[in-house]
Amino acid sequence: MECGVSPIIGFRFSLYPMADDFVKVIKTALGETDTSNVWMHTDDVSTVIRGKQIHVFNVAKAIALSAAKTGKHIALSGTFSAGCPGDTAGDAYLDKSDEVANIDGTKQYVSSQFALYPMNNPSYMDIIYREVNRAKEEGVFNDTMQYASGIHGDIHDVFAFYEKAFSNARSDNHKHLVMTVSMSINSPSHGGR
Ligand SMILES: Cc1ncc(C[n+]2csc(CCO)c2C)c(N)n1
Repeated sequence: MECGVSPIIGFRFSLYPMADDFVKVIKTALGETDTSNVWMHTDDVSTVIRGKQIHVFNVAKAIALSAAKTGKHIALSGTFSAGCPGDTAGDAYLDKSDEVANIDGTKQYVSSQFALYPMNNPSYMDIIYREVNRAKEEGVFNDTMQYASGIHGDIHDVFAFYEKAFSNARSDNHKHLVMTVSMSINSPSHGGR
């Protein structure tokens, strides 16, 4: 398939639970989340989920929340990609309805950093500034830094921001987008939040 034709998006990520029972935390988070709306594959380094944007973000958040609910300090690092499917294995999942499968609304503080890479888009800096300004308006902006921007708050607000940023930074002319996120949850550095 040609780059940019499929509406499929993907998220490749790794969970790093700072706990002796990290295998259990990872396996439980991946196992107890309803992943029926996405194509998923786990290997020794990471997991990839692919499908409609609404489901990819829903599943990503649910896996993070599941791991977070152990109370252990969790790091999550991953890359959202769109516009270059590469293979067609996930395309069957594009027929799914827009009803999300995971609806746990448990509150959970998350501190994170993200970077947007609107591929082949000459206005990429405008797009990045627009999303960073939106983070400030929405109250999830945490910090300015080299190579990324800090986003924090309740996990539901943080993921809602990321999903919107991912939509806003793409257009019909520039479908190929990469967004990296790195999250820290239940860290002692968060000062009890
Ligand atoms: C989301 C996610 N997927 C895969 C791995 C890689 N990994 C590390 S330990 C482990 C369990 C034992 O096989 C796995 C699959 C990860 N860290 N996070």
